[in-house]
Amino acid sequence: MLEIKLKKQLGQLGLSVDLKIPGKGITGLFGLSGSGKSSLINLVGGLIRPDEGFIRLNGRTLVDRAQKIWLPPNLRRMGYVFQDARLFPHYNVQGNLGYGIKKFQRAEFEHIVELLGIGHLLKRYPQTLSGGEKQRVAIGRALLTNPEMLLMDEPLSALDLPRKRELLSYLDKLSEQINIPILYVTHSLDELFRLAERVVLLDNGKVKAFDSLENLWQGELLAPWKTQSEQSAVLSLPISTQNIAYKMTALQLGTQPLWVKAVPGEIGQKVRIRIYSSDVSIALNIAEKTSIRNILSGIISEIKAFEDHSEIEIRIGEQKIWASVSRWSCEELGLQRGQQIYAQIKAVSVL
Ligand SMILES: Nc1ncnc2c1ncn2[C@@H]1O[C@H](COP(=O)(O)OP(=O)(O)OP(=O)(O)O)[C@@H](O)[C@H]1O
Repeated sequence: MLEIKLKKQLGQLGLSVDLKIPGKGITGLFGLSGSGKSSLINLVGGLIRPDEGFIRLNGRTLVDRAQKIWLPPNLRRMGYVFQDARLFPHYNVQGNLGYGIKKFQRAEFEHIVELLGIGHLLKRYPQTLSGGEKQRVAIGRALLTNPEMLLMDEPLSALDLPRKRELLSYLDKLSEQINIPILYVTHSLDELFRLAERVVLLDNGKVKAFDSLENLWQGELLAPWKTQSEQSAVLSLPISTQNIAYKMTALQLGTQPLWVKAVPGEIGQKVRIRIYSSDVSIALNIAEKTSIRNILSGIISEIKAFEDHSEIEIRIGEQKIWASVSRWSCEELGLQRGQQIYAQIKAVSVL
């Protein structure tokens, strides 16, 4: 666990944070530009000193102003990955990874090199690598310091979209295979959806929320980042059935199955999905012959009327999804709160 309780004045910004971050999975640090995300990660990494308070990692004090304890960055056992890879230009990849300089377990070195797909790059120099390749080397270098935690400050932001996607898939693998908690600063909701288990929402130096992404997405705090066309539900649902013949997976939504394209995984394993309101329509009766696989019974829990359409919140078990319905259809069907309806779900994206 990472315990942070500190204050730091940075120009006009008063950073004041009291957090206990679990020692596993990826925690996203999210917030507007200038809210203090990078400063917080720099305080954890030891690049800045707090004015008061302490930081402890797995019970080990990294800094404590009252007790006059200060561990410099190199003794904190934190792996750091910045926006730019910051590799040494005069070393090849192998040298940048510290090979031949530090002592590694050979198996560990090979595992990390394989995980990040950089085996074929070992003899190359940084100036011959793409941005994504450089970042993979930087991540490898951080992991090979045997850290207790990985700090990543917008590691994808300097990359173009194809490289972002490529690196994201490596980060996915990393979080599954390497048992090191990651504190991940990002501006991007897409990255949060894809990677973060939980999110610290920073606002003007203060923690406005610390919750699972699913809970945060359901509330109002992320409203400034949502556009109307992006009205969607983000759910984390357990796998209930694997249909191998049709390459489909059923997730448990309340007591009903929600079918998605095959997702590898054990029964009970949770899968994060996103359902856009524009992919959900409403019927009062269950259609007999339809190609739509997912028709789920639910109750209307809220109706938000806009000029030309309504966003209908539907409760299914404990979960909520949204349907976008034209005003005309809304009136014709006489939709109202508390009504039992059928949600016809045309598409589900697995995140
Ligand atoms: N050493 C400093 N002296 C004065 N002000 C500082 C100092 N370091 C940071 N700040 C200010 O603190 C605020 C928070 O900066 P920080 O880089 O932590 O924000 P951020 O949320 O990471 O922003 P971005 O998303 O733009 O990277 C900014 O307004 C910045 O100008």
